[in-house]
Amino acid sequence: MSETSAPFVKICGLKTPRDVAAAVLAGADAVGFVFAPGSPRTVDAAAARALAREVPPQVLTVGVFRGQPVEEVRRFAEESGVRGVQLHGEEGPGDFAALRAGGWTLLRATSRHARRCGEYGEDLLLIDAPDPGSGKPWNWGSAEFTAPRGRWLLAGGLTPGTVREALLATRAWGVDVSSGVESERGVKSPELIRAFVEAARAGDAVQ
Ligand SMILES: O=C(O)c1ccccc1NCC(=O)[C@H](O)[C@H](O)COP(=O)(O)O
Repeated sequence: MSETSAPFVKICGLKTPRDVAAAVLAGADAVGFVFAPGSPRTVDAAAARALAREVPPQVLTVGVFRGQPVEEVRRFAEESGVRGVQLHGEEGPGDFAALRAGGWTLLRATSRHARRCGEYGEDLLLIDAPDPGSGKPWNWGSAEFTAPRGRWLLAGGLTPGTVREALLATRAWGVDVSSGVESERGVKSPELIRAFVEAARAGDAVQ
């Protein structure tokens, strides 16, 4: 994982070798493969395994889950060989503790208020829109939003045009995007991926 002061950037919902090449070339810190069923981005473990082989070791590969039993999460993560697990459900600290033994970097995604990263035993906290992967932004700019402490990623409707402003406004440690780097729903655009990473890093550190 990046230890630089530049914002951490995760590109989510990759499905093809072309998507992976674009994210790696753009300088992403992490890439996500969606294992949650019912998404236009869902891949199976074998497909993710083939894609993950194309990812250099400095880039974190993450399996994305929503409301799936811990045993299923473990099986997908083991079969695909991803190094990170991102949970979008109602999992509690016990679930994170159960997955800890697998050695994965654990990401907790929530749209609720969170005080700090690590409360549930996660390594990274993701503050997202209530409908993850929908591309709908939420009100991160409002006075009611209090940023958590520690390593947290902002997600939800970010685009190359909004990511820098969002980073400056929230002081997030990093960002995560899916819809905002697609030419149509479920289809990644190498140009938008490059533009997003460039915009996030323009001027580098925000903290
Ligand atoms: O991408 C999906 O369809 C998805 C389905 C179920 C759980 C999570 C999902 N995606 C997670 C992400 O892509 C990101 O973590 C984040 O929500 C950004 O989404 P977007 O608003 O599309 O940029």
